[in-house]
Amino acid sequence: MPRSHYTGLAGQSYDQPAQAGVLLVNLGTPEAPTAAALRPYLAEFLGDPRVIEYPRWLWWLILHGVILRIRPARSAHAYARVWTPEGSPLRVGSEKLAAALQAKLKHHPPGPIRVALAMRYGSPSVRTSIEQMQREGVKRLLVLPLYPQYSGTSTGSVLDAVADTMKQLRWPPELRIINDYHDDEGHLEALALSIERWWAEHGRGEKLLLSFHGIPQRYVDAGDPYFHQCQTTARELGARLGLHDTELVVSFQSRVGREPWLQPYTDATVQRLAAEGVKRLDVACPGFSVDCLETLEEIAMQNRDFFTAAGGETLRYIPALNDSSEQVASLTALILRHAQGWPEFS
Ligand SMILES: C=CC1=C(C)c2cc3[nH]c(cc4nc(cc5[nH]c(cc1n2)c(C)c5CCC(=O)O)C(CCC(=O)O)=C4C)c(C)c3C=C
Ligand SMILES: [Fe+2]
Ligand SMILES: [Fe+2]
Repeated sequence: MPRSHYTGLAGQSYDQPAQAGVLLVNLGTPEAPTAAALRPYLAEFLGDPRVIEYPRWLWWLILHGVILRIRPARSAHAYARVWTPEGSPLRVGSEKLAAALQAKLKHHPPGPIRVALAMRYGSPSVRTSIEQMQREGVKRLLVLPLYPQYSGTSTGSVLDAVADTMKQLRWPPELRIINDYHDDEGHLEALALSIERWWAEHGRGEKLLLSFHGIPQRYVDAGDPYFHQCQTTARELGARLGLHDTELVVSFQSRVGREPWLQPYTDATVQRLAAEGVKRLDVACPGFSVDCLETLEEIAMQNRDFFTAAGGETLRYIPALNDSSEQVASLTALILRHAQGWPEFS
C-alpha cells in the first residue's frame, strides 16, 4: 500500500471539546539580514505564481539564473538597516500583535478563542500553525490575513496556502476566511485615531501622503481589486481626518522589475511634492498592519532622503497600527463579528 497523502494528527481527539481559533497570517521575513538567509526567503516568495505571473519555466530561469544571484545581497543590506536585537521588525511586530490579541480573546465569554500567527513565506508556515492549533483542540478556524486590502498577490496567496493545507488534512477544521477589511468601520476609525494621536504629539506636516505597496498594473487590469480597495481606504481615511483633497496624496511603493506597476510611484511623488515647494511631509502606510522593511527602510529612510535631496525639509513617517490599543480593539471586533454563529459564541 502506498503511504497515504492525508495527515492524521497525533493528539487530535474526538472527545476534546471543540475550540475556536484565529490564524493571523503575515507575509514572512528572512531569518537574518544576510544574503544567505535572504536567498531561500526570496526563492519561496518570488517563486510563488501568485506573486509573479509569468510563464513558469521562463521565470524559473530568470529567478535562479539572475535574480537570486543579485538581489539577496542587496536586500540583506536594506534589512540590516532596520534589524533589531529581537529580530526582523515584521516578525517582532506580528508576534506582539498576536500576543495582544490572544490576551484579549483568551477570556472572551463564552470563548476562549485561540490565536496563532503564521507566515506565508518562511516559518512558522500556515500548515505547521494549523496542525499545531488542531493538536490544541481547534476545530473551527477563522483565517485573518493581515492585509487590509485584498490582492491576489498577498491575500490570494495566503488562501492558496490554506487550501493546500486543507487538502492534505484527514480531518480539516471548519473554516472561515476574512478576505479583506479595507472599509471596515472599526479599522478606518483605528487608522484615523492613531494618526490624530501622532499629530497631537508631533504636530502636523503640510500634506499627508498615503503610500501603499504596489503590484503590477497588469494584475489590476486582469481584475485584481487591490487598487480600488486602496483608493477606498484612502478616501475614507481622509474624510475621517477632515482632510481636503489637496492635503491628501496617494501613491504606490516597492516596485520590482521593469513592467509598469500601480502609479503614481511613491519615490517620484515625494520628489514632485518637494519640487512643488512642500517642506514638511507626513507619510503613513495604511496597507501595512505592522511596520517592516517597506515602511521603516523604504519610506522612513530611502524616501526621506529622496524628499530632502529634492528640496524638502522633513519627511516624517507615521508608524503602522502595530500592537496599538486601536488596532487590538478593531481587530478584536472584526474577529468576534466573523466568529458569530459558531456554537461556542451563540
Ligand atoms: C515582485 C513582486 C512583489 C509583489 C507583487 C508584492 C506584493 C506585495 N507585497 C506586500 C507586502 C510586503 N512586501 C514586502 C517585501 C517584499 N516584497 C517583494 C516583492 C513583491 N511584493 C520583495 C522582493 C520583498 C522583499 C524585500 C526586497 O527584496 O525588496 C514586505 C516586507 C517584508 C519584511 O520582511 O519586512 C511586506 C510586508 C503586499 C501587501 C503586496 C501586495 C499588495
Ligand atoms: Fe512585497
Ligand atoms: Fe522594498
